[in-house]
Amino acid sequence: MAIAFKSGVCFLHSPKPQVGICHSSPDSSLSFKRLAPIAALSTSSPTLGLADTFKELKKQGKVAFIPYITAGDPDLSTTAEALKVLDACGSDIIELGVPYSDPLADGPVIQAAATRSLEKGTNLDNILDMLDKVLPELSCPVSLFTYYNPILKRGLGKFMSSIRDVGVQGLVVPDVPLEETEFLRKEALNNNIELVLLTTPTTPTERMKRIVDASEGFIYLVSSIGVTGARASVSGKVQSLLKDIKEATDKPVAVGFGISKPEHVKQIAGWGADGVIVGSAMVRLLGDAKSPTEGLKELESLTKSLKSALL
Ligand SMILES: O=P(O)(O)OC[C@@H](O)[C@@H](O)c1c[nH]c2ccccc12
Repeated sequence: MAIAFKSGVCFLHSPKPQVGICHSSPDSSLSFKRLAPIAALSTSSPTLGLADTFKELKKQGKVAFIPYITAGDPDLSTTAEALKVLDACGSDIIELGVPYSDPLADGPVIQAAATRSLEKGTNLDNILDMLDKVLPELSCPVSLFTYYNPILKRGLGKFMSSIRDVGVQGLVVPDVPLEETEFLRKEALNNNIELVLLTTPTTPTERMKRIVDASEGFIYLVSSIGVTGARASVSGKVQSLLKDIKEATDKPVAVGFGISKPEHVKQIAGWGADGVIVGSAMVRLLGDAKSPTEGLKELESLTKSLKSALL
């Protein structure tokens, strides 16, 4: 494992830090950061893609930690810092949400974050401007998360090329019907974007198999019916849903919805998930904090506690 030093910050050329402290705040540089794996440096993007990230982790017998945050809440400069904190604290993939006025699949926490962000003037253009600056500093891939309407408004091809140009690797669109993913999937493949599809506890088996076949990067297994939001416990149904999906594919499966505690993370990893996605619990910290610095510190400690449940 080569060690390179740059401006006093220790970089580890390894897919994941062996042991690291992820102190960070807007007014100080990261005390620990990892660079992308050497293998990834040969690709057009400085980081591995989604599927390759899962492959690396599988080789190490590890489960991916995947946080979600809403871009622009409380503001875009804090989002930029949050991405660095999440990366430095060992996130394996980051889901970044584009705020939308009618987030039908979201619970109150993410809905409120989207409203605050839109009121601050956040839009796809200033999100991409921010990502253009920040993504080269990250060692984990970022997957954009948006509802279908903003994509249609911009045009599928233009949308895909503009997110690819800034280094986004993946895309999750929760409200695109499977029947319409064909066009989206084609444009995504043309732009080397991995389009992640979602399956739910109520998805019929045949439909689940079609979703699984069409999904790139990983499969998003929604753990429970209803909207996003931290739950007291994880549904035991996830275990059998994971088993069914894994009988249908060897693609990685990440579980999201309701996960907010280390015991949730451990349980899902123990059931054989390849990744765990945590959103509302993260978004709440940034939205409720008295200041961006406080929010980032809270984000750091929650990320470390959830990530350590996977080690
Ligand atoms: O917030 P939760 O319960 O931790 O769920 C993950 C989630 O936030 C993220 O993946 C997500 C945000 N908005 C969504 C809409 C649909 C499906 C998933 C999502």
